[in-house]
Amino acid sequence: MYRKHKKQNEEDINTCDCKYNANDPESACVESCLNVLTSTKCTPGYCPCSIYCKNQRFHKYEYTKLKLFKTEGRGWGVLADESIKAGQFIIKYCGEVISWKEVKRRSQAYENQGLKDAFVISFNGHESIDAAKKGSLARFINHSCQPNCETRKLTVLGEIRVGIFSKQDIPVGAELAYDYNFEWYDGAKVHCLCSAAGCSEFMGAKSRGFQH
Ligand SMILES: C[S@@+](CC[C@H](N)C(=O)[O-])C[C@H]1O[C@@H](n2cnc3c(N)ncnc32)[C@H](O)[C@@H]1O
Repeated sequence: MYRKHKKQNEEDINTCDCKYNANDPESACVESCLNVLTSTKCTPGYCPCSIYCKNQRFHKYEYTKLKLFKTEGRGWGVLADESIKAGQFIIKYCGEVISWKEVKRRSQAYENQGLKDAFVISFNGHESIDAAKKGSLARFINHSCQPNCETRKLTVLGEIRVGIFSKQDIPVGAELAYDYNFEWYDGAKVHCLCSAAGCSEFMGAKSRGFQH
């Protein structure tokens, strides 16, 4: 069972004080925006930059172009299908929001079903996102011990969400990867095949609840 979106109260909406400059349309809600600085997405209809706001890509599903490909030994993986700038929002990690209790129950059920891939990402002390059955392309992004991407928590319409962001400039055709450490439930059982220098051998070996 997963929960529905909470309805955001109007008084809880954080409005920035950016001003849209018609001579520089690319500057609407970028680095200096109060909401960007506090990892909060501007709420449609409440941003002073209205349709020009650059801080609403998350809930408008404006994702970076990506491509699925078959890796050797790591199942499916995801490639950049356009060049990506450092710090760019790439894609939302979508799935079912479930409690830790449910994570434990499902992990056992998935193991019994022989499902070895881990799709559960933890985003606060008591809830996680399970993308095993449904989700965006983000669910196919593999782990690397020397990643070019990272997960970031954001406040979107009053709720915590998880997005994948680039850590560096990424050229077209490069595989996207982030470090599963601290995020994945039960990942320590899987040998890492990321082939990065200094690879830690197991995925998520340091994560909460993991045991060697
Ligand atoms: C979120 S899924 C990623 C998509 C997955 N490759 C697929 O085909 O569905 C996570 C799973 O991918 C595999 N995987 C991801 N990164 C890996 C790595 N560095 N080494 C080995 N397997 C990896 C593991 O089976 C892991 O449980």
